[in-house]
Amino acid sequence: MTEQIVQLQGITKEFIDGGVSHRVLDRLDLLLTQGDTIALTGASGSGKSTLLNLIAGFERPDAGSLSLLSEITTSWSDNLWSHFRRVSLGVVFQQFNLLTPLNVEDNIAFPLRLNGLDWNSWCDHLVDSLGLRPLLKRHVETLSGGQQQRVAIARALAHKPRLLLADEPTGNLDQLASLEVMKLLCELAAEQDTSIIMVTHSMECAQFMQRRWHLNNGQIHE
Ligand SMILES: Nc1ncnc2c1ncn2[C@@H]1O[C@H](COP(=O)(O)OP(=O)(O)OP(=O)(O)O)[C@@H](O)[C@H]1O
Repeated sequence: MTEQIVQLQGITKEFIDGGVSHRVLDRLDLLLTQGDTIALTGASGSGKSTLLNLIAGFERPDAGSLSLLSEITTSWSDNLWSHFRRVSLGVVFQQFNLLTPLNVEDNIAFPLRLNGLDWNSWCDHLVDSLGLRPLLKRHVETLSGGQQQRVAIARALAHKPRLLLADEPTGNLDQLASLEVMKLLCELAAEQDTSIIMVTHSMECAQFMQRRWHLNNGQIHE
């Protein structure tokens, strides 16, 4: 049976700005099942990052219910949210957000250590597929943007998460590096049936995903 990875029902999120309430997500419904890959588009300020932050548990909805891996999260404690993020979630950011005191190998091993896991054949496969083998002992701040984003992808997938959230993962890369990063990201995620929600402003990058969600006026249009 295909598993439900993310389900939002009637999700509303408002922020107070200058004493005025501003509704960013408006009774939003959506369903993401195992292996689904989504390009999330929408104008600046339409709520894309807010949606990712809700799914990662960094924001709480004002109304509605959010289920992750078929469990309703409404009563999850901070510990359960941390467990979900550590075990089931991988994240890739525009700014790479690598651990700069560490080398490439230690960055990739970081989520494994958090989960009490050792380096394994999947990590070797990630490293080889992403062309990182010659760079393993290099400090990440000495790498190019494209190389750093490939490390970020390996780190995000090392613990075989069920869901990958990517916020403009190619926003800092030139066109050639963007396309290469997108291709590798999709291929490697597909190998573990990892679902992806990727925020992008690039139609070229959106083409790599199976589905499109466009966020407008607090609603998703597919
Ligand atoms: N913590 C917050 N407090 C107040 N307002 C917020 C907060 N977070 C987001 N907002 C507001 O919510 C709206 C949506 O912001 P969000 O960052 O989700 O948009 P976005 O679609 O990701 O934009 P961009 O493409 O520019 O990154 C914006 O008007 C923003 O100012």
